[in-house]
Amino acid sequence: MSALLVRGLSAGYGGPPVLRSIDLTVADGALACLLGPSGSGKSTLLRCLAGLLPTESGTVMAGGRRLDDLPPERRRVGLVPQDAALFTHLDVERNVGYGLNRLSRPERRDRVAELLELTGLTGLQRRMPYELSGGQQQRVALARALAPRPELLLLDEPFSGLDPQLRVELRDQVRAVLTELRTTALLVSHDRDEALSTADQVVVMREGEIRQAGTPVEIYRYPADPWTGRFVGDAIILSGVADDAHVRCALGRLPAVGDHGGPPSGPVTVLLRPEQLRLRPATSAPVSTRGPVEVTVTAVAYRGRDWRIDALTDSGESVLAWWLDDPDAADDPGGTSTPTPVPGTRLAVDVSGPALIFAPRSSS
Ligand SMILES: Nc1ncnc2c1ncn2[C@@H]1O[C@H](COP(=O)(O)OP(=O)(O)OP(=O)(O)O)[C@@H](O)[C@H]1O
Repeated sequence: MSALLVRGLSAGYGGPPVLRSIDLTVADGALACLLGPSGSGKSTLLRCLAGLLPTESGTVMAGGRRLDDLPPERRRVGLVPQDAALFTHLDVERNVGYGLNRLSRPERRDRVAELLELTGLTGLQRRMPYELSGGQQQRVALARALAPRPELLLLDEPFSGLDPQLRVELRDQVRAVLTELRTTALLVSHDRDEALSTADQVVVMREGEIRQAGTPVEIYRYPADPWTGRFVGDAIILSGVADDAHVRCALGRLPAVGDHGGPPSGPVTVLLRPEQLRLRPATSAPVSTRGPVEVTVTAVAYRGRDWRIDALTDSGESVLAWWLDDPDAADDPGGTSTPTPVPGTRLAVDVSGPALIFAPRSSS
């Protein structure tokens, strides 16, 4: 059974619809991540699902029940907002137990204790919100939203105000809690790495529409169009000419995979990921009799584990690659190690794996 089924949902704020005919299916117990630029309609979609904004058309089903004609309190949808929004006059225990007034007092106490343990908050029940760190406040908000056993949990950028390390820790904790409870959840994020590493399903939104939904691997490896490809990861976009399952472009003749079935022939847009490019000094022995394609480095940026190398092909197109950091190269300038490239260096490029090609009509 699908836990969340949205069909033809349109909604807005009185003007032209902000969401246009949204179709979305999230499997029972799965975590889907809504990823999209600012203003693409992610929060608006959450508001519709929570019942805080009426839908103009379409249906929403969760756990086999139709939600769109129910008031928010009868939907069994939990919401964790960006700023936790705890009740400032209630302590942790009362915040978490807020939606449990149908339970007897002992039942409520047990349920709150269970949630506090699950979210790592045991011992903090008497603290007031102002006595908690940002991460603890978010965990209280999560516990409060989960306490009434929602059919669907909505998380609206709950980690955005936290420092990077805490963000990763809390994200992993939330993921573990959701897996343990088998709660279907929709998480809004701006962060593509967070979406790819956390979600079972990534849903890419743009201008009120869903551009693509799929597993993180599908979305990254086979984006529906060049725009989505660039949005979910670093990408090299080139022009090319496709023929016979190959494409000829500024990086040579490459095996190609087309969008939607068979590869197109003729002029195409080519998408490669930077990790498909292997760079080496241009003076190395050529790999083919015609010699390798060469590029000229335009900028380098240190990223810790590697260097980001921006370069231009001889036809003037931009490419991007990673150069693994070699500490010996820094300690031993002029030695046997390959020095890290600097702007102006000529490098030879080998490409591994297929290029993705898109017909010119594909959204850029
Ligand atoms: N209360 C409102 N009244 C009128 N228009 C609104 C309202 N809230 C949002 N909008 C508009 O709806 C569109 C989608 O906004 P929404 O907040 O859903 O985007 P988002 O993808 O969540 O953005 P962000 O990532 O910046 O939070 C935007 O054009 C925004 O200006």
